[in-house]
Amino acid sequence: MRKPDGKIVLLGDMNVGKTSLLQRYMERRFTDTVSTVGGAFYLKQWRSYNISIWDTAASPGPGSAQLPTGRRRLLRAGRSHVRPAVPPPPPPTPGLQAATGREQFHGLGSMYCRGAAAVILTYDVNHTQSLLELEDRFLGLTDTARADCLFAIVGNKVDLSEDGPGESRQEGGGGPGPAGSGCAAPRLPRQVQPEDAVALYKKIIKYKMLDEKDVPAAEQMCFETSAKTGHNVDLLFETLFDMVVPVILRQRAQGPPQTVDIASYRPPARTKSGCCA
Ligand SMILES: Nc1nc2c(ncn2[C@@H]2O[C@H](COP(=O)(O)OP(=O)(O)OP(=O)(O)O)[C@@H](O)[C@H]2O)c(=O)[nH]1
Ligand SMILES: [Mg+2]
Repeated sequence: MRKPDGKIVLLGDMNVGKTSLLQRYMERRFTDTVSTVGGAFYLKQWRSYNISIWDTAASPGPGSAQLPTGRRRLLRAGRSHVRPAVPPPPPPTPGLQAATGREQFHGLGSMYCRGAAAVILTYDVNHTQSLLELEDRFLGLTDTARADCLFAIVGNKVDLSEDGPGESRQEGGGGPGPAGSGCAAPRLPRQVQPEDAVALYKKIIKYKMLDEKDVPAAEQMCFETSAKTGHNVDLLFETLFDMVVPVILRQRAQGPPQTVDIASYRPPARTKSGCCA
């Protein structure tokens, strides 16, 4: 299998719809999901480039969205609903194995972000805490991403908001599963406004010590989506793919990363005198 040319990682609190967004885009459907365990990725060919898109698990934070009982039960049973496109990432280091579940997630989260060209920070527009968690718990995980990593802030589940867009046939409807069951969920007063996402984007630029004029404008990088209806899902992923291509080209121009690939590392042969050959 060809090595991916670039990596995009989805991060965000439990239940915000990371898996559903990815499934909507890659499989063109919305079905019931169970909470992700570990992580898995899809490979997307975009023009002549292979882009891996990583779905990650979020351990429940102090203010995490309440999980429906069924999802919690499945989580305890340790099932993962996303079939990994390729084997899962390397196991955590022994140090991480000894860590608590939450610490382990943080280790894994930053491992998934290593070398990422873009990170999709996902929240639920009907749940303020999920936006706050992005800054408090998830932003730090992106320290291992590329220095020129792009950030998209994505407010999902707009179909549940009172002021959200309606379902349109053009966007694919719900397909099989809960969205196609015909009974619309009651609409909720939205808790997060688009300006809140823009404010977070600006904070991220500061946190990364970047200059606003060197990065895409907030309005370009903040999206409101519905994995259920498909609203803005293609726009989100395809805008990012187009933006990631120049990052891939820059990466190629810089040459291979200056890190040791432990799997293929061979110690240098020694001469009789004990010096390296
Ligand atoms: N109405 C509505 N429900 C959604 C949407 N996206 C996801 N859901 C539902 O929200 C729940 C959580 O979705 P997931 O995609 O599993 O969320 P996740 O962020 O991957 O959750 P974890 O894997 O636990 O971190 C599921 O019941 C989905 O059917 C959406 O856009 N609209
Ligand atoms: Mg998931």
